[in-house]
Amino acid sequence: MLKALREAVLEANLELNRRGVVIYTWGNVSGIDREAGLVVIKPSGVSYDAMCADDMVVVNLENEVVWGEKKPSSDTRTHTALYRAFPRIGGVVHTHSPHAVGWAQARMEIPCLGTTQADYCSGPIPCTEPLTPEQVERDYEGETGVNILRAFEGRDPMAQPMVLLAGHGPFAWGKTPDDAVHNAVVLEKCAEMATITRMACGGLPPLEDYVLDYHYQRKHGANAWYGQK
Ligand SMILES: O=C(CO)[C@@H](O)[C@@H](O)COP(=O)(O)O
Repeated sequence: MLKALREAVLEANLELNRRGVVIYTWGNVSGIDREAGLVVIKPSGVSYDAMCADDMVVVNLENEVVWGEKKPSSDTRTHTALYRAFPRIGGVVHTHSPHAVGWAQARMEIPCLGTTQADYCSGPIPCTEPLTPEQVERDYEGETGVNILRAFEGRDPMAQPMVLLAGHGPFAWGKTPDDAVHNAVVLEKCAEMATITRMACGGLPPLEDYVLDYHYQRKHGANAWYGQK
């Protein structure tokens, strides 16, 4: 079932490892077949170097396993919450990349300090509110998705395709699993650059709005021209 998507999701998971944003069994990538309403996700607790396409797990948007021998990622319910809420995304990634985790543990959004972030985000990289004891008691994985969606009320998820889970780590998404991995790697780089900026000047001087807008629009706007467009 969904062999091509399972192979694409496997490759995207292996790319996380190749890019150094996960180690051991940390992190996970999924992809969705919108027509079938099915999500392919990494199996839980399986080392990347032991993973194959037949290990991928297929779930529906109600988190029921419909294909696969293994248990799906422990973050499955967060992935499916994002697919249900953000209809234009085709891939979701979660990592424990160190600089992004550092900002998530600080419970701080990453302001847009430079053009590198502006090329990918139309503003800051948001951080969610911490989970409450009631939320953890009620449904940890489900409520994690609730807090991400709360952080995106009034925001365009395609214009800021990444978020920090307070006290935990980053999630990123995109049009495909590969696109989501790209955004997760960029998020880690932006977190690293913001950390260096803060060390260099002791502050977080925001990029000028007009420069931010120029950079974001030239890649993502209605008249985008960046690259070979
Ligand atoms: O942080 C978490 C769990 O929330 C994950 O990144 C990590 O433990 C990987 O879990 P899975 O192997 O995908 O179940």
